[in-house]
Amino acid sequence: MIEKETDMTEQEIQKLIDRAIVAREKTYSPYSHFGVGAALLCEDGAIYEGCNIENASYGLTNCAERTAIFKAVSEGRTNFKALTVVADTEGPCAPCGACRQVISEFDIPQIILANLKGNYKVISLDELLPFRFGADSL
Ligand SMILES: O=c1ccn([C@H]2C[C@H](O)[C@@H](CO)O2)c(=O)[nH]1
Ligand SMILES: [Zn+2]
Repeated sequence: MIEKETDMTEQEIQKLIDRAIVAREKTYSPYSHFGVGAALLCEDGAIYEGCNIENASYGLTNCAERTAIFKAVSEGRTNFKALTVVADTEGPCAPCGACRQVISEFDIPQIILANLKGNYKVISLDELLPFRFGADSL
């Protein structure tokens, strides 16, 4: 399954998915045993990786997507081109609600949902989080 509506080439997409797969290897998920990886492509070409980081106090878990975004923002980057999320799921892995809100904050235009079997799907922010709450809602 490969579905896309994007200005990225197949090669660029695959590179980002590969980086997310590498990032997933760093997962700290001793409770769920569900590893997730993310890779965030900045406008300037830099790529930030992230994995999920769990905690014995489960609710403090940080998802892979937010790890990647927070790493990038903490280093001064706020303009992004695409974000990939990957896990060992049946179909392409979808970000949770909290991550969708954080992705929306930074207007990431293309979100690549992928799995380890080579399935991926590129979706827009509107598809990921319709009717979203943002700065213009305040
Ligand atoms: O968008 C998501 C959804 C879940 N997880 C992680 C959190 C937790 O460690 C594990 C199971 O929920 O997957 C992510 O990294 N990203
Ligand atoms: Zn999440």
